[in-house]
Amino acid sequence: MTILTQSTTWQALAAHSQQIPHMRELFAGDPARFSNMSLSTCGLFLDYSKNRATPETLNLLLTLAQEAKLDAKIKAMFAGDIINTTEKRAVLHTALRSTAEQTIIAEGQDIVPEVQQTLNKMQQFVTSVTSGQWKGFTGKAITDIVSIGIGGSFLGPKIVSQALRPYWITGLNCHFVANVDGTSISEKLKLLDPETTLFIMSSKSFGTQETLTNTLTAKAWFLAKGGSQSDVAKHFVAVTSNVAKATDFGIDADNIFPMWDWVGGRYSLWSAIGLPIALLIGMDNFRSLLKGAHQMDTHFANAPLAENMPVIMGLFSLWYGNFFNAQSHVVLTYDHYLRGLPAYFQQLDMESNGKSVTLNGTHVDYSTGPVIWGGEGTNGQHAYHQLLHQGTALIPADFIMPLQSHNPIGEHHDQLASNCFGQTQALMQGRTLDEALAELSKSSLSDEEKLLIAKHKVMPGNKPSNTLLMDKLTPETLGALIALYEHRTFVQGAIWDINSFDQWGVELGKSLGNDVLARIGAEQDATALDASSNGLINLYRQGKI
Ligand SMILES: O=P(O)(O)OC[C@H]1O[C@](O)(CO)[C@@H](O)[C@@H]1O
Repeated sequence: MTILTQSTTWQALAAHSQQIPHMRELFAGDPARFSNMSLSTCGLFLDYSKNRATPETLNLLLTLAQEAKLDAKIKAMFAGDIINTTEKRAVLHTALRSTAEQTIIAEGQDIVPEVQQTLNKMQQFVTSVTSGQWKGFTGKAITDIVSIGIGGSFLGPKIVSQALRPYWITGLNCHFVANVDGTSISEKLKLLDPETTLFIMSSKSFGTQETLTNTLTAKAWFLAKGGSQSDVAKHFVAVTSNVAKATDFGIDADNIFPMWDWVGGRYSLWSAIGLPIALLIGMDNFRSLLKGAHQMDTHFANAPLAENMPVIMGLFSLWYGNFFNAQSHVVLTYDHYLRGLPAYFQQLDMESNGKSVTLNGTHVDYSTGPVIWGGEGTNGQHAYHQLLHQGTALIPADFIMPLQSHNPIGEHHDQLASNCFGQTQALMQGRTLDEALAELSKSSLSDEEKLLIAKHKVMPGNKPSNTLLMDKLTPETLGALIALYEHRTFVQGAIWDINSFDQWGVELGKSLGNDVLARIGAEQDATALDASSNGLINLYRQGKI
């Protein structure tokens, strides 16, 4: 057994998990439950009262956090300690949204001036492109941006741009290419004019196959459509920590925006990786996004654990995963602009906490990161919510909704809100057999049939959910919301004693993919692998089955 599962607090939580009354009873017994179990900070309001929890639950979970030295671990992250131990790196995405007055040391150097310089470089670039001062090779202004990157160098910019659609003030269009599937870039290029298109190649390592291949394809297209080698500088910029590789590739040194080892890919939208966002919403709005995230950082670093929003959310997620065998967690956004957030949180959490050894290499004997999934309300209500309500798996849910819509038409938003709140209510209270029978009392069915149908209508309820509200979706509230989930992920990783900041699993996939590519191209023996891999490669080489 690990130290964590041996601890008396862990054992107490396990025993306590069996003794919690149904949430219906908890609400009936405490009229102040909503005010006692809600929290407001950084423009966000969290209602966590619809959780399987009593005051004792929270006390025990907070004790677990204290025993895991969560406080000290939070301080270590903000201080730039090497907490990504397997890659020997500090974890300082929080420095990207710090104020210019702060001093943050990484590897002996204050990194704030460099962060500010990069923001200023972004500002100049955004002004130059959006004002039309930046010209393409035929003297025309840029109209379209194509962001090429994958993973953390893609999803953040894409989802945040989508979420902040009401703030697109610059008149530019932006397209995202991530997948190495040639269809993806081909379909984009069909829409574009090389004279007015600017490519942003985003790759921290500048070594990611998909991004390199897509950029080469874009460059070949540009050259084939009339651009010359010397025009490339007017149409290609890069964001990377590998300046040497980018210049070797042909990107003009002036057009390279820096990245740093102390920023993980999935935490990088706040850096120059966020350039596509800034080009769409303008630099003032981009700075507001950073400001919202900084406010959440300040809250996370300073609020007592019991009043700390990321801590509360992280503890409840752990509660269900470790003590109720919940294998997944659903994120339901009741706002069309936020429809991409579940995918973003999926990448954030699953790449961070999909680990099975502790920092010292011991195999864990408890579940770590759950499967994160979700979608947009109300669409999911007519599909997978059925399983949330009556399936056999326990799936804790986060409901996220702005109180005010950017598109307040008629009764739409009232209906959206009533669906959101109605779902959390239904999950919590369920429907008893007596209630189902009462609903059927006036039907013409026989008593036997009524009983049978009623059994199918029973919903156990007691299904946990958090509800997160904000006044309106703005760059600032979105920044706070994303930072909230970053820190929630951190909280769980800290208690599980895992490294939330490496990703060796995906690295293996990358290197084996390269190896297979060499075998497909017959540069290496294609019969040396396992029978299945050999067979698949051979079929691929034949081009038919
Ligand atoms: O920015 P890069 O170096 O191209 O990497 C892209 C992505 O690949 C990963 O390393 C894993 O696939 C992510 O963590 C990262 O965001």
